[in-house]
Amino acid sequence: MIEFREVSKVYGGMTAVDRLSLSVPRGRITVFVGPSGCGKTTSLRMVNRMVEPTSGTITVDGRDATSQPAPLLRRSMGYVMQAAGLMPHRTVLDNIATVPRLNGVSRASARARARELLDVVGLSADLGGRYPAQLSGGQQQRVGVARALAADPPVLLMDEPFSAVDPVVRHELQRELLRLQRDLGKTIIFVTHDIDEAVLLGDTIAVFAVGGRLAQVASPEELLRAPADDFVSGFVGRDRGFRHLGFYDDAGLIPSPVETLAVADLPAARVGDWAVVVDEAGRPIGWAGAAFAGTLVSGGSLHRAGSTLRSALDAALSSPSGRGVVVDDGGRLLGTVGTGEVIAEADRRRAQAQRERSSVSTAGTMASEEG
Ligand SMILES: Nc1ncnc2c1ncn2[C@@H]1O[C@H](COP(=O)(O)OP(=O)(O)OP(=O)(O)O)[C@@H](O)[C@H]1O
Repeated sequence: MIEFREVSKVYGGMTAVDRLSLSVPRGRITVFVGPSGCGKTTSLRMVNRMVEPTSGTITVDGRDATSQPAPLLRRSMGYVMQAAGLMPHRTVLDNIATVPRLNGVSRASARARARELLDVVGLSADLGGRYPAQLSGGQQQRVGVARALAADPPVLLMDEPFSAVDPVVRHELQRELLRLQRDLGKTIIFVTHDIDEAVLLGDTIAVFAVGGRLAQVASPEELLRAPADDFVSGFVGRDRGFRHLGFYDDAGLIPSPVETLAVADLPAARVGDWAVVVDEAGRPIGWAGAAFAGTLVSGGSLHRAGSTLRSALDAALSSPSGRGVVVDDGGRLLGTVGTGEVIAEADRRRAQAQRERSSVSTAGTMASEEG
């Protein structure tokens, strides 16, 4: 959908973006990630010509971005920035309606569409008449997203849109964006300096290095498994091996039965080693241990069956008994898993993935030899 070809931007002798060549696929989220000052924002802004490249070309849907007037190009793409960038003297509805109004849509229909969009981004209709300063940071960001979606553009450019809100709201906004994207299928370029955000949101991740150099383009899974160089492996972080477990589901992990204890029986109970204390619905609420007669020992994180090996390992490591508690979708106890079983399953899956990759590359070699 968007193609950078040998694109550079030089400011007075300083290279902000260095011969960037990159394809941004249609209908997917491509994340630009990297440390501060490495040219992510500049690269993003060259797409809608808020910044003009010094050299190279950018095509959008096959058309050279310079072939149409910059203001028109800009209006054809949604743009969301840090701290939302809302106009303070306009109401929420009028902020959202801005681009449709510029495109000639009547005030009444632009506002009607704006009202629908409030709902799409999870805001209640009565916020429409407020001014940006009367909203929380998270609400302002949602309005920013609604405004970018108002003209239904195929492309969304998002520049650190969630970096000004606290971590809890940020996580909510990230989840919301993924939910929206499942319905909308926009072509999104998302800039962040947070590798966890990149891994969560990106279908493809482009890692930028200092000097505006593109260091690697890969899927999140590949980036954590096989960073291209020392810079990338340093940037993706030391616990990348652990985070990589987030890409394996727990299909091969069988929870073992565990002794249980009803919460009412806890005071008088004699527990052999460890037992899971459950409520009337069979949901775990903690542990009873031989060394902690009559008291409820708080449990670790719970592993929901069907989620990832990362969550299973975390449940086992954070459990006072060393056994991770596995629950079903309703939060009811299914059994437990130990760290050893999770690691063994991770090893098995890694070996399997390696075999699959090597058979794909062998098939590729054979095909090219035959060809
Ligand atoms: N208008 C400008 N004039 C001069 N230099 C600029 C201009 N805009 C950006 N730069 C420089 O270009 C380099 C890349 O900036 P850019 O904003 O693209 O980086 P970034 O990766 O988005 O950083 P951050 O994560 O801090 O936003 C920086 O060294 C910056 O100082």
